[in-house]
Amino acid sequence: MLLAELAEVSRAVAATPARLEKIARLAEALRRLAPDERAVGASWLAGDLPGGRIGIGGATVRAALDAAPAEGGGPGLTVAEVDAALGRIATASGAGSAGARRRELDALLARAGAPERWFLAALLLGELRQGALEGVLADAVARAAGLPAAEVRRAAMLAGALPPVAVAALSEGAAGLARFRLRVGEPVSPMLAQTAADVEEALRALGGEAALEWKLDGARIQAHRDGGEVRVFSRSLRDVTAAVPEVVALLRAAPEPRLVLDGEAIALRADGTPEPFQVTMRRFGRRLDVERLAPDLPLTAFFFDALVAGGAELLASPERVRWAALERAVPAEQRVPRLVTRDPAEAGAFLEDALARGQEGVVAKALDAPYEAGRRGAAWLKVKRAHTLDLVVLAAEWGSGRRRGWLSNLHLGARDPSTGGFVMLGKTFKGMTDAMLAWQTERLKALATGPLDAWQVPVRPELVVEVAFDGIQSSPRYPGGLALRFARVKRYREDKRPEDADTIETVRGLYGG
Ligand SMILES: Nc1ncnc2c1ncn2[C@@H]1O[C@H](COP(=O)(O)OP(=O)(O)OP(=O)(O)O)[C@@H](O)[C@H]1O
Repeated sequence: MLLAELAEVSRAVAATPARLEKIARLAEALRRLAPDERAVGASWLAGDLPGGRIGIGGATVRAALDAAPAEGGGPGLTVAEVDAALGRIATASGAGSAGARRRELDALLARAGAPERWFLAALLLGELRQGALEGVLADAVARAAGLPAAEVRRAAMLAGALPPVAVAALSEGAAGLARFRLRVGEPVSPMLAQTAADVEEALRALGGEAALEWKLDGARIQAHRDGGEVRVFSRSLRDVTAAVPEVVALLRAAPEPRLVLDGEAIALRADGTPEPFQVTMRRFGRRLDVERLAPDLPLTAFFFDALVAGGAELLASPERVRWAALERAVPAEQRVPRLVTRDPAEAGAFLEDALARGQEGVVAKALDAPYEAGRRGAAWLKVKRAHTLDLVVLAAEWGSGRRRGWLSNLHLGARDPSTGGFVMLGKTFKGMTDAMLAWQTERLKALATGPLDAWQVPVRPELVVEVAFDGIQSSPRYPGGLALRFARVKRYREDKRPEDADTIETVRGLYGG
């Protein structure tokens, strides 16, 4: 296939907002790729370079574009030829390799017409990549291969990428896809969570009704049972079977012979409240320690998902179906406490109760979503106790896109009584309403101590803002060595002066405590 054709498809897909048209265009392109071009073609259509970075920076790409002769062209570049050239660029090494890369790129651009140049540059600069494209492309692979889209998505999740799945689906059809199976005994990357500011926001984002579960601050476990064989894996897919004999015993005692369950193992105190994370983690240290500690520091397993149960692989099934399978697989005391609700007040009470019992917060889950292995998907939203601090605005950055013309990203500082100054702890552009943006832009412009046409405007430290955040982490980027995690504005405290703002000592106390 010619690169020009692929470039045209990519351009057309970016230009149309219509999902079905995108799918049709992409499917057609996938069908037209030669067998040996399928893997690389699918990658490029997704905006990715197979193998990742190829050792050419943005500045070099731009310089090469500027230097390229006005009209390239000639015999059309094929996808396979370009793939080979990019391969040579990626593997150039040793003395003079930068020059060799640049010459290779120049030669490519000299042969490329305008649309091909645009495509190559966008590909090399990472500008073709966009999240939404992945889903569209999976549907296009399904269309091109004549297979169910859900099967293609499931296979891509297990493969960790779409291109190998595209190759298998297009070359071998259903049999090719069937190779991407969850195998009991082999771990898959766990699904992760995004953050929501509070339960109300989480319910709204998940479409009203959702499952809320305790967020236990323990260790993630993925437990596999195949008959008498049990293996347990950590979040990073390490085999931790030897560290968790209790979990192994539970799985062996379960009525079903084939299971893959996802959950959390945690050390509990006699009163049922959790030990701190660090204490639980002692059980995952060296083997001798585990044997010594196990009797006095038992682990309790709380499962929250079933990836294989009831004789079926459930990754593509909705969360409510997986939970129902989990209910059949293990007794209630081995499942994480859970509430399905659409009522924010009920959800709030569930969060408060979890916090009161010493849990970290809750995870809200979309009932209809599949298990997105290895993804920090939007179907799981964690909500933790929000701390707040009253901080002083030290500077602000101009917004872009919808926020163009507004001072948006605030630099936040805590008071430092020892110097009379302020210590920056982070930035945030989150949590602001349009009214707040308009108001703060006017106020900050009046307080500016530097030019307003710079992207970042320093201001007199006078405005006090109440900021919510999830935690404090050490950070070499900020002068106090500390930074706020997931900071967002709650409201301006016009009733407070900068002298009333929270101090860096308070922040250090929160960090230590
Ligand atoms: N009910 C639950 N459902 C899902 N994950 C849970 C649950 N309870 C505890 N967890 C833990 O919370 C984690 C989900 O949060 P996330 O994916 O953001 O992990 P993280 O990056 O380690 O974040 P954090 O530091 O907030 O735990 C899971 O990896 C799991 O270990």
